[in-house]
Amino acid sequence: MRTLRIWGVERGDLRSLAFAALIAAGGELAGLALLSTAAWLLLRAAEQPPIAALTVAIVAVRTLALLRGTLRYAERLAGHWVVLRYLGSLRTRVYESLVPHRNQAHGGDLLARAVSDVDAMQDAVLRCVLPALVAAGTGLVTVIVVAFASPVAALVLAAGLALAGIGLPMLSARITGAAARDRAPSHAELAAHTVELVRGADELAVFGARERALGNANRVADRLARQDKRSAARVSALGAAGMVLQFGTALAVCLLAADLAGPTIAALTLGTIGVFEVALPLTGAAARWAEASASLRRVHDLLTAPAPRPGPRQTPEELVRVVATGLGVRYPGREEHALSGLDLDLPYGKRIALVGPSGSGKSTVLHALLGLVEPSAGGVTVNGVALGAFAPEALAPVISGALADAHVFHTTVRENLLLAKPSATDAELRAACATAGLGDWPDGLPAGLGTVLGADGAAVSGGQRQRLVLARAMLANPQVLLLDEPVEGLEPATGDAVLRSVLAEARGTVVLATHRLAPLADERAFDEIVVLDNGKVIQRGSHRELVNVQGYYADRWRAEASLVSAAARR
Ligand SMILES: Nc1ncnc2c1ncn2[C@@H]1O[C@H](COP(=O)(O)OP(=O)(O)OP(=O)(O)O)[C@@H](O)[C@H]1O
Repeated sequence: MRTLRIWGVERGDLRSLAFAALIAAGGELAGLALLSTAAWLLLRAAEQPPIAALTVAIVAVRTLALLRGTLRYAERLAGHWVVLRYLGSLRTRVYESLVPHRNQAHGGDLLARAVSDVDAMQDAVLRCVLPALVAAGTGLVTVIVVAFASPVAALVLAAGLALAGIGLPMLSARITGAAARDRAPSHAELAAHTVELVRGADELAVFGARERALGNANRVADRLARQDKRSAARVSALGAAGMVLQFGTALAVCLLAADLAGPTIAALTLGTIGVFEVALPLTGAAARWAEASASLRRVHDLLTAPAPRPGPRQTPEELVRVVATGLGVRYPGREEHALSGLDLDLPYGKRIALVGPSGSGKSTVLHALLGLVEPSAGGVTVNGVALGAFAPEALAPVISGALADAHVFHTTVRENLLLAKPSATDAELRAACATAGLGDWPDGLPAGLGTVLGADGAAVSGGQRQRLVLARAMLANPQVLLLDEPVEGLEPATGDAVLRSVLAEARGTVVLATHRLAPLADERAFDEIVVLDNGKVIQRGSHRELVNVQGYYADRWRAEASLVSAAARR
């Protein structure tokens, strides 16, 4: 009962499914009766009895032929009606349970997978559950009818049907399940190769590596084809075993009923062959069920995932203090922690810079402060309330910023900016662009702010795209502004000037992840500099404190200063 509740199956759905199965079983039984009666009629007619002895059978054949067609049509209607009605309500429940995951980095993938998982359920009910119910009903009635003519033949028929309808499908499910598990890594590998071939087509062509990449993808595709062929051969062998079972049982029934009249033997034998036609497709249905079971498990997990605690929906009114305590992050599939044991205290207005070599965890800190990655240890609080307890829309005006991989939408410059502040006037949009170092760039575009950017901002340069993301962050004007290398790629002097104007416009707390140290030399600009390496804090303090202590920061500062003076000498 609990399982049915989880799946949202109502009593009405079960009744409709049973009704559809009943109609379908009726259709199959009508087909079997037609086959047997026709066989009986042919053989009896060969004995040339008076026509009156055949009248009932003749009428029965006509009636059964009509009944079979009508019931099959009704079964299609009833089966699809119940499944589509049930899936309608299931879809709503699945999408509702997806809502809390909408902020996940791969939320789009999650949605796409949920859509195909729910579709797989339709297949599972129509092509697995319904045929199994129909086969069980048809088999049972046939065995009972045969038992009236010959109880021993009925026993043999029951045993044959159990093997064909239960034994073979179980074997088939086991073979397909094992094959799907074996194939999963190859599937993932092929998908990764395909994505690289498509997304990296230009680079592969430029470096002459296309043939090699194609070869790698083809090797995986061949391996996958071999695995598919192996499991298909095994399932086909089961199909062949089913046919041997079908004709073996029919022969046994024929021999066991040998002392009955010829037409009855023919009716029983053909009926036996016919009822196997209902049971044998279950071998294929079980294989389908095994393939769909991963989808069913995922939908089940989604439906049973604990609902997130209802957090404050209101944006904190007062000025916020963000605190990270013992913050650790480990990405799925990674052994080592991307971040560990980070403590940050960010009262409103504090400005800190995160510095460190590439891969040291700077972006991970920003993602964790935005709640985009799940901490593996410790956590982040906003005014003492866990970050995860807030509804995302409540936090948006409080903490946001410009991330390195921020998306630029395939729409106009205006729409891209209005995302941050829907009520902004064109003058505000232009001001944000100017602060982000774009100057009067929008006015120089073919249609000004109305110019449509390509997919993921393909129609603008990388630097312009980055500054557009920065302008969007400035327009949002959050209490806590997170900036990930906001001016990387700009000529250093211009970049420093843009950063200065961004810091001057920012109203509250700022967390800046940066490689460039020159802007940090201004002691008034940053209260603290945190140096990360391998996800751990290795130094923290003001610029003056850090340059005087041996270590990454002092070394980098000297290297940067010598580059600057060399450039000045030139
Ligand atoms: N989505 C992810 N999945 C798995 N590992 C990740 C993911 N994002 C980052 N990492 C790993 O986490 C570590 C920290 O990465 P992060 O991007 O935070 O470093 P970073 O200091 O910002 O680097 P950079 O200066 O190059 O941007 C790296 O080892 C990186 O490979």
